[in-house]
Order: sequence, then structure tokens, then C-alpha cells
Amino acid sequence: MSQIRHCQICNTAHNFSVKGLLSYPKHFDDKTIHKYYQRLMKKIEEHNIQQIPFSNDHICYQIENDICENCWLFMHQGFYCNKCQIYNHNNENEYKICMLCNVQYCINCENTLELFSQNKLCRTCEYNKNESLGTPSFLISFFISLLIPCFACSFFFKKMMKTVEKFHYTTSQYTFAMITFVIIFPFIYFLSIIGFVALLIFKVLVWIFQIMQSFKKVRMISDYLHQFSHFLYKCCQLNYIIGNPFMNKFLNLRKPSVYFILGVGPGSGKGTQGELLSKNLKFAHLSAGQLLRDAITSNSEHKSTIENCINNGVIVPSHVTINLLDKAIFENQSSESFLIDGFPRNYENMQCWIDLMDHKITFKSVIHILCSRQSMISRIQERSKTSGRSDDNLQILEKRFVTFENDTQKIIEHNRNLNQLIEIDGDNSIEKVQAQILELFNKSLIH
Ligand SMILES: Nc1ncnc2c1ncn2[C@@H]1O[C@H](COP(=O)(O)OP(=O)(O)O)[C@@H](O)[C@H]1O
Ligand SMILES: O=c1ccn([C@@H]2O[C@H](COP(=O)(O)OP(=O)(O)O)[C@@H](O)[C@H]2O)c(=O)[nH]1
Repeated sequence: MSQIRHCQICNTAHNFSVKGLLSYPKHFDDKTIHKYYQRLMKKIEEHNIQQIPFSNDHICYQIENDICENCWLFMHQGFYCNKCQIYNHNNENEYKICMLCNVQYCINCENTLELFSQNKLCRTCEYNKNESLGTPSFLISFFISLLIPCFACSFFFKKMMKTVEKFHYTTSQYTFAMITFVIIFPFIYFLSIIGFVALLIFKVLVWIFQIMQSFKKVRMISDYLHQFSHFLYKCCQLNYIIGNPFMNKFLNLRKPSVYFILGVGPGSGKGTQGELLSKNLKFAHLSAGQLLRDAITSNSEHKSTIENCINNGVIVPSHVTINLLDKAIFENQSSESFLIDGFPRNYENMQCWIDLMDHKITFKSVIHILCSRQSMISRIQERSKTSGRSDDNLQILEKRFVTFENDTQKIIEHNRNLNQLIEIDGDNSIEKVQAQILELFNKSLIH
């Protein structure tokens, strides 16, 4: 049985034994300590032993083995120094420094402070404080995990619908778009929602447990939940990070690539080289001139306009040619790259193409085949024997050269200034010219 003693502070009989320190204001002498303490005890009761305001101006009174439980509780408002085995008073917002040994303690727990600790907290508390999921980060996670995918979903879906209607997707591109939207994106979105709901539940639990903080175990669980909700928050972030590239991939998906091939006039060999390149590089070859000639034979509504222009060696109105090119690209869904020969022919062609087609395609570069006038004339004369083209005669040929110099030359200069022009010597044999172009493609000098 423990010995009955009298508390040195309040003088009540007790069998509770602990060493301790009690601080009290300096201006109190020994006789008034007792009164003072009673007043403090009253305060303790009033404040439900939670918080007692102390001034800085306190002195310490060391008590050995003679403190009752009430007084001990009072002193327990302070902190325990493991080294000196005493309780110290703890003034709010001040360092916890043991009055005997001057060791500093973390204001949040009972760990001693490490060197260079900040904010009066030990490393663990500092880390927990930074890592815990505060309201701002919670709101961020809300946006990241729920709202952003939600907006993104509707945005991308609308975009997909628009683009699928507008752009000429190849079958594989279309399939990829569908897989992205129908399977991958909802899956990621679903994960995000799950992550968010779990986060919300845990956050509520954390709040509930925080209210009941006085229970140590609950506080511990609450800490774990804090960590866990933080982990979920990170998962949500990751989810978004992983989901995004898929979306980006879709956004870049996929406008057909377009290369233009121009010459220095009729007969420079652009049609011949375009045909060969399409075979070697698996590009689709579209000849603007051929599309126009086909439109004449198929009695298109612009038949007479086209016929008139071709037979005068002048350029057909832009919207007519672009309309035919657009249709041809759209009908050729299996190709991802197109080589368009003989277009654009003038500035208006180019401007109109930019307005009508630039958003549907990815423009790559212009291959420009150089050739001497003499070679061109003799080639066209040779071609006229079999081509059956009404414009393959010397009279119209002359007009076509004039049109080239007046109009097409400007486009060539424009592309040269933009560094988009790749010039090829077209006076060599067909094979050599082709090899030269292929080499540039292989070396990625044409891309
Ligand atoms: N490098 C070349 N050497 C010799 N003949 C060529 C060469 N390139 C093209 N040809 C011939 O010249 C004619 C005109 O060529 P083509 O490719 O139709 O010219 P373009 O499309 O520029 O009007 C064709 O009969 C073609 O076989
Ligand atoms: O974008 C084009 C391509 C061709 N043409 C017309 O079609 C003719 C034949 O062009 P093509 O490119 O087939 O032959 P080239 O004159 O280059 O041998 C030209 O003279 C033009 O009248 C046109 O107006 N716009």
C-alpha cells in the first residue's frame, strides 16, 4: 500500500507520487502560493483542464514526491522532460525548453528537437504537417480527380465528334480514337472517380477523428488516414498524369500529312516523280492537273471552267481544285501521307488552301524539281504523242510557262523564304532524281 502524504501545493492528503515542477508568478511569495494554486485549480476546472493562460513572468518551484493528482494534472499541462524526469510548464507558442537541462522539445509531441529544426517542430511533426492533406490540397485533388476529367471528357468527346466529322481519318486512326474514348478514357475517368470518392470518405473520417482528438489511439488512426488520403491524392494526380498522354495522343491524331511537289514548269517531271515516290514511300499521290482532267471527263459542274482554263494554260479557280483535292483525300482513308503534285499554282491557291484545308491536314514541305526549259519542252513534245492531253502542244505550253513565271514562281519564292522548299535537280534521269529525293527522305531532310 502506498503511503498517504500531503500535497506540498494544495496540502490535501494523497497517495499519488510524482516529481514535478510548478511555475508561478514571481510576485507571489510562499504564503500566497496556496491561494494562487486554488485559484488556478478553479481555472483548471473552468477550462476543463484544457488550456490555462500563463504569463511569461513565472518562476519555478521544484517539488519532490509530494504532489497530488490534481496538482500533477495541472502540471501536466506542460511537458515532461525525459532526461530530468520532471514536468515543465508550457507557454503557448513558445519553445518547450526544460527548465533544468535546457533541452528543447517539439511543441507538437514529446520528441526532443533535432539540430536546425524549424517551426519548433521535430522532423516527424514538420514532415506530417507538410504532408497532411489540408483544405487547399483537398480542393486541388477535387479538381484534379473529378472536375478536370469531367470537363476533359466532355471537351474531348465534343472535339472527337467534331474532328471525326471534319477530318479525314484513316481507319486505324478512327479505331484508335474510338479505343481511346470508349475504353481507355472512361476507365481512367472511372479510376479518378473511385479515387475521389475514397478520398472524400477518408477526409470525412479524418475530420470526425480530429474532433475526437483527445483519444490517443483515434488520433493515431487519424494520422494514418491522413497519410492514406494523401496517398490517394497522389494517386489521383498520377491518374491524371497517365490519362493525359492518351488525350494528347488523340489531339495529335491525326491529320494526314501533305507534301507538295512542284516543278519549274510543265514537263519538269513532278508527275513522274510523284508517282514513283508514292510507290516507294507508300504515300498517296494526287495530281491536281489529273483531278481537273478527270473532272472534265466525268462532266462535273465545273467542266467548262476547267476546260477553258487548261486550254488557255491558266489556273483554274482555287475552290474548284481544292474541292477536288479535299474529296480525293477524304476518299483515300487508308493513307496517312499525301503527295500532291502541281499544286498550289498561285498565291490565291495557297491562301485558299490555308483557309479551307490547313486545319484538316499537317503540311510538311514542298519538293521543287528544277529542270532546264529545253528538257521540259522536249519532254512535253514526247509526252504529247501518247498523253492525249489537249494542252500538250507548243502553243499552250508557251502560255503555261508564262503562267508559271507570273504566278507559280511567287509560291516557290514564298516557300523558299519560309525554309519549306526542298530543291531537286530534275535534269538527271528519272531513277537518279527519284534516288535523290528518297535519300533526302531517308536522311530526314524532307520531313
Ligand atoms: N528525269 C526525267 N528524264 C527524262 N524524262 C522524264 C524525266 N522525268 C519525267 N520525264 C518524262 O517527261 C514527261 C513529263 O513528265 P511529267 O512527270 O508528266 O511532268 P510534269 O508532271 O511536271 O508535267 C513524261 O513523259 C515523263 O516520262
Ligand atoms: O492546281 C492546279 C493544277 C493544274 N491546273 C491546270 O491544269 C493544267 C495541267 O496541269 P498539270 O499539273 O497536270 O500539268 P503540267 O502543266 O504541270 O504539265 C495546268 O496548266 C492548269 O491549267 C490548275 O489550274 N491548278
